[in-house]
Amino acid sequence: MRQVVGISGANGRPASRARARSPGGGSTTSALGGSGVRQVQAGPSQGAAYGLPSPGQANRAGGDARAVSLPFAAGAGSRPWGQSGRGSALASSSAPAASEASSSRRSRLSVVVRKRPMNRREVQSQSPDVLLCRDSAVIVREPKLKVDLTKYVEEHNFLFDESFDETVSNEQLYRACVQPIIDAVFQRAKCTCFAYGQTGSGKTFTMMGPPKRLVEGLPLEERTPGIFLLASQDIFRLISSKEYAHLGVFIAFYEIYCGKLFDLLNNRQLLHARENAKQNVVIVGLQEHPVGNVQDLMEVIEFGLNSRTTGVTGANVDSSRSHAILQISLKDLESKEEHGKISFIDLAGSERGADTLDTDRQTRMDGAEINKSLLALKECIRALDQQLDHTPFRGSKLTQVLKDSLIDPESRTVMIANVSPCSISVEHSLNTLRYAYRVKELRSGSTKQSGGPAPSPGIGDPGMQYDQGPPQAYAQGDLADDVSSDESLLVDEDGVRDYQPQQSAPFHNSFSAPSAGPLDGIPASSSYASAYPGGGSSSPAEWSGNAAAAQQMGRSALGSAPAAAASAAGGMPLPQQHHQMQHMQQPQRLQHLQQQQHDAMMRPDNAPPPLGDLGLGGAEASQAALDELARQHDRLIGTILAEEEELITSHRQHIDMMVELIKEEMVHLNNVDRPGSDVDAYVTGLDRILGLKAEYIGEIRGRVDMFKEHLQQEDSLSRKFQSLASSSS
Ligand SMILES: Nc1ncnc2c1ncn2[C@@H]1O[C@H](COP(=O)(O)OP(=O)(O)OP(=O)(O)O)[C@@H](O)[C@H]1O
Repeated sequence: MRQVVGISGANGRPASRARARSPGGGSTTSALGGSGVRQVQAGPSQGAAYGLPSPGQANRAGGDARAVSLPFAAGAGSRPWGQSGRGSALASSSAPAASEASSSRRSRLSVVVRKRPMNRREVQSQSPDVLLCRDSAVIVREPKLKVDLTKYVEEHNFLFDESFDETVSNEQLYRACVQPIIDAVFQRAKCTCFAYGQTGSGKTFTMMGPPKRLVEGLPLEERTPGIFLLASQDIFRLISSKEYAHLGVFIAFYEIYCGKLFDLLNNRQLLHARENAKQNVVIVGLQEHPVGNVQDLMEVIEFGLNSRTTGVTGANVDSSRSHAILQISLKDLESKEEHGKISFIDLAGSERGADTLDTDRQTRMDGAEINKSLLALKECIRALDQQLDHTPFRGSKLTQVLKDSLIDPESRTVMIANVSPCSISVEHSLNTLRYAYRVKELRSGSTKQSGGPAPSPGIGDPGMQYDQGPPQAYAQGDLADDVSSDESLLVDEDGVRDYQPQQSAPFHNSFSAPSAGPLDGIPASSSYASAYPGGGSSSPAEWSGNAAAAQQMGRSALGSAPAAAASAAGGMPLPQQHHQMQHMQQPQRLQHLQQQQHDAMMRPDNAPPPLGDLGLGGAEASQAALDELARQHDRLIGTILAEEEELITSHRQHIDMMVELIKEEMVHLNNVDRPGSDVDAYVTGLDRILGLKAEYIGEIRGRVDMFKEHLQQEDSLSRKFQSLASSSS
């Protein structure tokens, strides 16, 4: 079994010394428990350390001073967690941001974006920085080429709860969006903080700070702390107070790779998640270690990270193919009862969905599993936030183990989407942003308007204005609700408004794949651009003539990211939905279809829609066929993963039972050798034992045959998909 990677970011990427020395954090006010209004001042520009100007500073009114709105925390006068007056709070910097923040407050979920600085390699390659973070807005300027090789820029605009540019330190990020959830943990909440993004986008830096080799030898105060350290400092600061003297800190660290759990603090022991009678998920065998101070805690984390790295070296896989979960629990020292808990999750690299096209089965299975888990995570967040009756926790190991944290009525979740700034990574960055946006948009209290409220002049560049084009964008997850509204289907599928730089020509509205991201997103060409006027519709000719683009748009689990769409296939459109589709532009029809497929994902019993019934032809038909194959593949991978686990368990049981039978045989043999032995008893006994052996072997043989058959099916399905994908491109 191949093992996984690490948060440790042992990726050998160059990092500037100047950055490493940057203390990363200007003056920050407040400690946990503070209240009222805070402002976080930007620290020394890390971007400058990379020899780059700081766009954040250049564009932001007031130079390097920046008001950071705290996604969860209440503004003055309101209570961040709805429970007590304790809690951190920052003021929103603008009215729309305030309204967005207030929608965040209603929600238990906060989604923020963090952009890392350009690295030396990117600077040397002279590839431009294409990403701009401004308060809650993220603007991506994607360089594109027309068929006639004319260059143009396609702009994608997203609104999140907050975005942090390359000038923002770990400490500022922490104070703004993670500290409040640490605070909540002390108020008995179970919280989760996800770091998500492409390999090399800064997840490890955010969680752990710069790589060890860069900070070794530096005095402590000059090291840039990561979120783990900052959180543990706050945890131990609070726990030393009288109020929490009865609590202790316990830490567990494990990872999920290909649907299996490994204990990073116990020699990579294989763990099993089981539901107990109360339907709580228990990770059987997971070791929790008591820690007494910050240093102990960091040492235990370091140990776990090394264990991950060892796994990597030994098995030659990289960290971005696993999810790593660091769990810090507060427990009553006497009763051992859990008081609160925070789980930090370093999610698998967002680009890994594309692994599902790999020729190696194990890699395909990793990719499919990652897709599945990220899709399930999104669905669970959606179901919980919208208080739906059913939350599909069993959709993946990731959601299964996070069940108790996500389901907790006081739970709070922060998702940090890490993105690389460089044009080289633009497609991956867009996928990350789309996934994060989808998570954000799914939550209750989100407006169905594109990308939330239109930004105030304070948010946009003075030289830019938001495009008034489409009257409304629709939130993908709300399609079913909105299906009767034609208007809602006319907008950019990012669910965000595009805005037009006044000076920039030609202007291209973007038409992006539907529910993108690693699951639903598109790895190679993430958005489908067309220079259509009016901002609302694309050119059908241009669209339908480009089978490759169409394929990219919808390629799913097998094919890559858009697993959501593809893997979700199943479920015919309702009659009125079908009717609605006739009036849509081609890409919208396809996206509409994909959305339906996506929505049907959690209804695996649904039969796939017969392609003919959908009235599809040409590119659409082959896309739908690809989607259907991908959906089948996803299911098959799920079956294979479950069967593999069952087979291994059965094999162990088989050996145990055989050992018991052999012992019995020995007893019979010993008895029959004695003078005056009962030969009838011997024969009867032997007959029974042989019968049982045959039965046990038959049972395990059946499992092995079935498993082999499914592996073969997976192989041929994958080949079929690849040949169909290449013939339609
Ligand atoms: N905000 C930042 N400021 C300065 N350097 C950064 C920042 N974010 C990332 N880096 C640097 O960029 C490089 C890549 O970051 P990092 O290793 O954290 O990425 P990652 O997403 O964790 O990658 P992987 O998934 O491969 O572990 C590292 O050298 C890191 O120190």
